[in-house]
Amino acid sequence: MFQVSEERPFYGPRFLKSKRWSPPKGTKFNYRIRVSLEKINQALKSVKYPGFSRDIVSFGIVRDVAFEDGKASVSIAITTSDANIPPAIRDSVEEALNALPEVNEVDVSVVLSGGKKPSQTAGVAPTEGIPGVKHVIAVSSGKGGVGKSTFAVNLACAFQQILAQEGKKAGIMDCDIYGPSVPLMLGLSGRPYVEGESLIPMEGHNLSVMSMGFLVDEDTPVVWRGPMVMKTIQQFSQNVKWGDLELLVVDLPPGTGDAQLSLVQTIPLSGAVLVTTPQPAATQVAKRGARMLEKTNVKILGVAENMSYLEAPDGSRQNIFGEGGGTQTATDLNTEFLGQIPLDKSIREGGDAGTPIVLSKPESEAAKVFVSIANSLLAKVRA
Ligand SMILES: Nc1ncnc2c1ncn2[C@@H]1O[C@H](COP(=O)(O)OP(=O)(O)OP(=O)(O)O)[C@@H](O)[C@H]1O
Repeated sequence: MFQVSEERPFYGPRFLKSKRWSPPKGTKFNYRIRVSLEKINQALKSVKYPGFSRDIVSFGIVRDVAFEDGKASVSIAITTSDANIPPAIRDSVEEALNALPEVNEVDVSVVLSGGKKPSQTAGVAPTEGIPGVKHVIAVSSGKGGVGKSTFAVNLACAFQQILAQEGKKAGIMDCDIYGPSVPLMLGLSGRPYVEGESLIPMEGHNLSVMSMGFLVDEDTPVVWRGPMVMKTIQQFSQNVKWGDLELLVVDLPPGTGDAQLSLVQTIPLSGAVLVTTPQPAATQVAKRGARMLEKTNVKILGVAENMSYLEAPDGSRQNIFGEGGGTQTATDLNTEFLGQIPLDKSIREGGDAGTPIVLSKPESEAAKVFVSIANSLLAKVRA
């Protein structure tokens, strides 16, 4: 949240005029300080986060601003593994503030969220993650309705199966606040326990689960939800007692906007998986989403193609949504093609019944693909 430092009482021009009081010699009028702070705030709003059209104030990285004796001090806290970003922001802020006539001196401090100065950690990924959580994999799609949540839930179940053999645990964080379907797909309802200031995740099929679906009523207007995205992600990563998790799957909302930006600002991701269907409309949007993630230095771990084909009883395959979009996307993004998930009635039924196909039909082709994708991803994040 944007904060201004106001250590002195506020005496505005009207107050000064209305009182028969003259300030002691040398007193600095604080209304000037306030006006200047507002100008500084405006100037900061003109500074864009490198690579984005969004400004650093609405991005939530400006922590403190002070103005005294012509000196503007700004403190910025960011999470990035790109060593070029802190100096780029510092330079832009200095330039914007030096352009203000009342500012004689500018002091900008940029701190990585881990508390380290950027110069000490140049090129090193941020270390302050979610307490107890080792690897975080985001599932992203770009286009809605491609089966991203179905993929995320089945992937999380596949991870849980694999990790249970090592005595470890997986979880899923549902940030798809526009259509939080993860609780339904895992057969969960109700509200999570609150312990002090923390939320205790729900348990479904041995997964630790937190979803906006547990917290908002279904009839919460969609227009209220947009501004909630960033706050939700911050709270889900900072205020949820996840316990010891080897791996957390994050189901992002469709699109390439606030949630992704907020996520990369809040927690270091091990990487992201892109889900697409084979048709060009989905692959185009998926690629746009990937480029945005890459700009923030999130590693694209691979591309998975959902609804790839429908198998007829005679074993022949029909490419209902076209062909080749997943492999093409992976090639274009120079990343691995992870696999094809068929169009299968049991996937939809498993989701609706609260038991994902990985658990309800482990022998099915789809379940095997999910387990194989989970194994490759686990190997990648552990490498
Ligand atoms: N491979 C599949 N075979 C059959 N049905 C599927 C498959 N993948 C997803 N579905 C079904 O398609 C519908 C949409 O899936 P899902 O909700 O996972 O999509 P989404 O991309 O997360 O959607 P949104 O972006 O709108 O949240 C669901 O009813 C789901 O059960």
